[in-house]
Amino acid sequence: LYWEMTTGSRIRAFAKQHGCLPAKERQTPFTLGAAFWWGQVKAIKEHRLLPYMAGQFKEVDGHTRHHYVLGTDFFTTDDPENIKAVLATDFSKWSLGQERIQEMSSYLGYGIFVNEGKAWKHSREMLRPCFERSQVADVNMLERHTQRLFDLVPKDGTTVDLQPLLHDLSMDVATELLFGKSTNALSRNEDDHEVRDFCDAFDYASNPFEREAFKKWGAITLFLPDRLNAAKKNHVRVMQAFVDHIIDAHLTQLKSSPDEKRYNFISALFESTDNRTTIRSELLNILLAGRDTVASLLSNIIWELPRHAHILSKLRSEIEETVGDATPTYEQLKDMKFLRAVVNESQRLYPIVPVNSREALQDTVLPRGSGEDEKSPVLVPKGSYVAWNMYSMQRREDLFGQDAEMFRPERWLEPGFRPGWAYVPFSGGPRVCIGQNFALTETMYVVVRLVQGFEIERKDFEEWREKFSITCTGLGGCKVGLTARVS
Ligand code: HEM
Repeated sequence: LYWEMTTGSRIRAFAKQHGCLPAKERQTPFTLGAAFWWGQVKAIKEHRLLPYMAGQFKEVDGHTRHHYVLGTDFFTTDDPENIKAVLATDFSKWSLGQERIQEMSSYLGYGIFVNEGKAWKHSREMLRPCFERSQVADVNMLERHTQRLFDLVPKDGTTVDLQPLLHDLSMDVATELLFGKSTNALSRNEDDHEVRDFCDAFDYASNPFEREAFKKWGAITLFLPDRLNAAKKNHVRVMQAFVDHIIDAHLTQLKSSPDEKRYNFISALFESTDNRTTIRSELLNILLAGRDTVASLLSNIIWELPRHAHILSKLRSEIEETVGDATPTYEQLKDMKFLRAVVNESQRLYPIVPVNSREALQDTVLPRGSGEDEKSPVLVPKGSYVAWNMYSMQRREDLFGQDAEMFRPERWLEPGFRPGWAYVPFSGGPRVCIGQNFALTETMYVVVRLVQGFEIERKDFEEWREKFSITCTGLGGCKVGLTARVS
């Protein structure tokens, strides 16, 4: 009765006012959505969460589905109109969500990925100059790190898994861009365990599904409060110590060269605060973005290329025509349409952030998804969650054609092909990825240099399966054989 008087009548009136009908659902009564929850956990263990979630839309023959999970209304959608509403047109009505904020702040502290409102705007303003054209277009820096990677790979066609090397590469590049000093993980200094320890600690803290406890005891471990997880605390300490060293090194360097001109995020942070915890948290937040994203994208692209000889050969021709054997400039990278199509197609099929979510700050609606034809709005009561699924949306046949499951970069060059909000690998709206241009430049640069320098041979015959950490990459790594080309 209390719920009815305080909430029920309010929600019904709101739904009526906006013409909302019930969204599609299929739930076993009296289970509080336990089947949905357990189904997801099982699929995570088997590395097939993404196809499992896509299957959930097919189950109700729709693109927006209502779930009631452990007492909370939860909506999933792969409808571009709904994604646009949450990310852009109705931006102010949505929060990152208390769950995300609590979970991520437990190991990152408060920074751009966790902050909202004024604090978020401030973080974004400080970061923006790092991604100005003059910084992003510095291909000399990319060349240096790419050559270090090439120094480490066998060049006689024997199998190499490029995935871990690509992770080191993107860490080295991101730290140089953001902090002015690279971690140089690719220099393979055996005495320097710091970067490796940091990455291991980061993976542990950010991914409960890869922890021993989860593998041994299962989903119950996900409910344990953080204060009982001493291992997590230790890993967070390792992460913090790593960033503290970066800050100290920066301060020391500043003393020796106070006139350093290049914009540096750490300097900008010191100008706005002298609170060491705030600075450390901001750095940890940005490392989250810079570390694995580009590596995962590169790994997916290079894994796919040798599976399609004609695509590799087209790409090679474009590179030869545009740059020959020389190092590409920023402008030349932008001009290579087929290269961009290859990158887009990889992100379409294997999005690095395949699912994302927000919490409603007030009673609101998703513009589409209720009623039999799904054309009416969906009521989303305050405090409910909406999760949108890029993996599923970007494989929809009605949006991308009957060959939507195929890797076919040519689709991006067809006249009139403009997916709009149906393709949002870098998100959209005010919180769109701030590193997008940089990420694409780095990715395209490394692909060009690899194709110029090597014949690439396929070395594994497995299907692509997901491996989740905070981003998503291929479970099987990126096993290829590289043979040096004679120019
Ligand atoms: C292929 C590479 C990348 C992909 C696919 C990607 C994707 C995304 C996505 C989907 C978001 C939105 C997250 C959300 O709203 O919940 C995001 C945000 C962000 N990305 Fe990226 N990202 C990539 C690379 C990078 C890089 C290299 C950097 C920086 C070095 C970066 C910095 C950021 C930051 C700071 C945000 C937060 C923006 C905000 O909330 O205002 N990203 N990225």
